[in-house]
Amino acid sequence: MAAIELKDITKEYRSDEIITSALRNVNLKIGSGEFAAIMGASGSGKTTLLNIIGCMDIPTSGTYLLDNEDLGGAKEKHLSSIRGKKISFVFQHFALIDDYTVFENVEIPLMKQPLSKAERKKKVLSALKLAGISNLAKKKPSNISGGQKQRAAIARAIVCQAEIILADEPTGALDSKTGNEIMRVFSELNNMGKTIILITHDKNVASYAKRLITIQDGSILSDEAI
Ligand SMILES: Nc1ncnc2c1ncn2[C@@H]1O[C@H](COP(=O)(O)OP(=O)(O)OP(=O)(O)O)[C@@H](O)[C@H]1O
Repeated sequence: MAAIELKDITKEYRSDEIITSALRNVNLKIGSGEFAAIMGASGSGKTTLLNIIGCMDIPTSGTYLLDNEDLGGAKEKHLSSIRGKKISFVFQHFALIDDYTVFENVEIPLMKQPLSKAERKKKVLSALKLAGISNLAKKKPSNISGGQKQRAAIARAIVCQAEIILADEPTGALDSKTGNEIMRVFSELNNMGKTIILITHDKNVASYAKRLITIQDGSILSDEAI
């Protein structure tokens, strides 16, 4: 089943008199449990595509079906609940709150849910374990390494049991050894059944995926199993 289906999606940004076509007639299906990398030159439309898939942005035209639900015209409240439940994000610069401990950062997505403190704790500890940072729960982000920060961001992304994880340049701020460690975490999550879609400029990073989608000038240039 295609968890994600984009039909003839276009995205235009308008500012003053200038219209930028960020995506042009994109057709794409990504099934449940896939691991896809998106590559393409700067400005080719990768982030726009990921943001539309992640319900962070809406297309100018075309149809987006998520688990067969047409999201055209969906209200922000509904899109926001999808972001909490079905889809979560990992960002290049981690987006952790410095004043919170790692535990508290990972707990954030659970605060919207009707869970007891004990239930939240159980879920956070399980996510930290999966991300390989059980020992860092009490640390603040300023006292851990970049790779550990990204593991904390991954723990935060999986704590709600979202099935789809989207990552925009998740290794972009890391050295290559640490980047490889992070990619192994994504591979493990994919082996557990998570759908992973990530943007990268790095062919080595993309090689962890099982499908490579290349974008050029807002269109899909190639889409192949790797
Ligand atoms: N909010 C915006 N307003 C106007 N134009 C935008 C906006 N966001 C993106 N664009 C334009 O849309 C096009 C696609 O941008 P996008 O960020 O999706 O590309 P990208 O492939 O992710 O680039 P990079 O690799 O540099 O992050 C670019 O021409 C960009 O300048």
